[in-house]
Amino acid sequence: MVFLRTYGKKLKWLFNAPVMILLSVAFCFAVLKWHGGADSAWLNDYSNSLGADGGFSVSAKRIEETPFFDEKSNLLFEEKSKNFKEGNKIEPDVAEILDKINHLEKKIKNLEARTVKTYPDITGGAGFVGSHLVDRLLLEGHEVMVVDNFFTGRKRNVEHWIGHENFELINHDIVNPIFIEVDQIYHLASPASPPHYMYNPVKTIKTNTVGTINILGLAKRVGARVLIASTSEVYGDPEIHPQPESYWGHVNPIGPRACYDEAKRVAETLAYAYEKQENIEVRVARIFNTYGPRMHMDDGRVVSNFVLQALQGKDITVYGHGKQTRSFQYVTDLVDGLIRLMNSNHSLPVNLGNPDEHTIDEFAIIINNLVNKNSKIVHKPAVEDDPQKRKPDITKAKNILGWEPKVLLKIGLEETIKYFRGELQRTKHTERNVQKPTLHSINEI
Ligand SMILES: O=c1ccn([C@@H]2O[C@H](COP(=O)(O)OP(=O)(O)O[C@H]3OC[C@@H](O)[C@H](O)[C@H]3O)[C@@H](O)[C@H]2O)c(=O)[nH]1
Repeated sequence: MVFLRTYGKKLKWLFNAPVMILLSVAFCFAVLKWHGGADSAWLNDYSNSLGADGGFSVSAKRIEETPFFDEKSNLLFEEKSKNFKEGNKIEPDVAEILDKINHLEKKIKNLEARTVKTYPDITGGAGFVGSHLVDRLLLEGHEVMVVDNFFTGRKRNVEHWIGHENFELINHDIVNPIFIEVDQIYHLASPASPPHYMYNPVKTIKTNTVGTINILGLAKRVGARVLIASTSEVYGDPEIHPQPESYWGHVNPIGPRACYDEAKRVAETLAYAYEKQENIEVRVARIFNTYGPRMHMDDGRVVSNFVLQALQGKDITVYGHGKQTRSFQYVTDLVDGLIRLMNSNHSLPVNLGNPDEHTIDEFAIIINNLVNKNSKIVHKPAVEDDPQKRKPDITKAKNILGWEPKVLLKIGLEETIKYFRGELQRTKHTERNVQKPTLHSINEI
């Protein structure tokens, strides 16, 4: 108290406003300086604890120290390059660098040449065309998923892949939705032979309409690209010859073939509706008559019928006058076209077929001669609405896909004859195998 009374008045100046402000600022400055020091120390400890590359300052220091940035090394390198460019003797370490560059360049070329791995689904992959597509894609290193209900497809067509790590086989009817993860869908599921698709027309329509909606829905969910296997039958009994993709067709909507022709036309329509509305990437292949190994013994199409009849010395049955024409492509050519189309940027329909056109009469003679059995060629009543002429215009496939068929009819037929000869041997003593389980199954649906 005595102290306050004695010095109180003298110390009063300490509490006026400007002095208080000055003192506060000085105090804050001192506190901040003390904290800053502590933080830097902590940061330094942290960078050191991370190791050499942990803090930017540490990395930057290392870069500066590296010989690559060293002025002396740079000069040495420049001198060596100059010597090399001027054709002087190459130093051993420069030769080593050049070797490494060469090696890397080769590696880059190999990588560029390698196909990008895809995860395709093939509906109908156990069928005639589907199974050949499976072979090609698996051999190219893709991871293939086959979805098939085995109505016309057979496990035997793909059994050589069972157990392979890149192959999966699912027994499923696409009339019901399916939930799988794929990035490309080759939608081939449908009976294709006229006797097969006419056997249960409602099922044929369902597969190509409801089934196609399910596949396009799957594509929408997983963002996959879809290739629709359409057909030359969308042109019906054509009035234009050969048939370009721009031709709208001549189809009887209530005839016996309509279940297939019209259903495939709807499948195309669906594809473009999904493309427009849902941004799905679609490809449409209009497939012309195709033949080759793995056609079903009971397929009923002209190639398998004629070959089997000729091999067994039976009459070769030509339906109608035999002047109707077809153009036949070998299955491996088709598979090549399908893969090219899938991986192209073209979303409009493309014809895939061989323009090598023959009358059915000529065709019977060719097969009879190749089999070397002198079967009799007989004419049977014509089938209703049988298209009279068919030959693809493949200008578009040539220009856009760089594709055209390579396998000559004679070579392809020889392979097919060899296959059916083997099948006849295999089924000779097994009556069970020559029954028609496929058609019974179709009828039960
Ligand atoms: O034993 C037979 C079988 C068929 N034929 C005739 O051979 C011609 C071809 O008949 P196919 O049954 O092989 O095939 P189609 O051309 O009628 O239909 C085919 O068209 C293209 C594809 O989309 C399909 O695979 C299929 O529908 C037809 O004129 C047919 O009447 C015979 O003369 N004898």
